[in-house]
Amino acid sequence: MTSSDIDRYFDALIRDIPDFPKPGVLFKDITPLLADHDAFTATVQALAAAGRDESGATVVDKVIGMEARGFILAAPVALALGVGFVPVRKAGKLPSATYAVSYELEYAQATLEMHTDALEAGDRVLLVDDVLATGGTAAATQKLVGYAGATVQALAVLMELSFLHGREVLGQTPLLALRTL
Ligand SMILES: O=P(O)(O)OC[C@H]1O[C@H](OP(=O)(O)OP(=O)(O)O)[C@H](O)[C@@H]1O
Ligand SMILES: Nc1ncnc2[nH]cnc12
Repeated sequence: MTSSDIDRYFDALIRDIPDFPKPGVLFKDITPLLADHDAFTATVQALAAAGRDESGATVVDKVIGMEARGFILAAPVALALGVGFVPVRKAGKLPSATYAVSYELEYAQATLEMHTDALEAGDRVLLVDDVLATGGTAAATQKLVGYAGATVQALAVLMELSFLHGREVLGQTPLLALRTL
């Protein structure tokens, strides 16, 4: 699989929806890509590279997905890397004790939570999501990982909306963006 294959899939299968969920937002809809087995497989494999070293060995202990679209991508990435999956969820959804962080995103305000026993101190974690926009979601998740004494090894996303400067709130965390807009 080459980056031009990914480019072709993205060109054909990610669609722009104007004014969703609010006027002025150009929403990047990945549902056609998810519905295409070959494109979905190639995308998961490309994201999983962020959790491997040059020899192909897995260098993370867990993969985190951020609700909801992050779940769809992060769970198969975790399986591809041979490690477990941890959900970071919107407020009030996780049943056991949680850490919580509130944050702003391109079109809303929200709180994210993670179970306090989901990670072990010292764990190396790969974050996976579909879009990096303002970086609010990723930064809040980084804080949750820090509360658990674990470290974020990298963030892997399908798309970086660079005009929203999300990269700047990530600090030193390496970013793999399969496409930068
Ligand atoms: O960089 P940011 O400005 O934080 O934006 C990116 C986040 O926004 C979207 O999630 P959303 O909260 O819309 O939730 P959903 O996945 O449940 O649709 C997207 O899936 C990312 O998680
Ligand atoms: N423009 C956008 N399209 C899809 N998901 C998003 N998350 C934040 N901004 C987004």
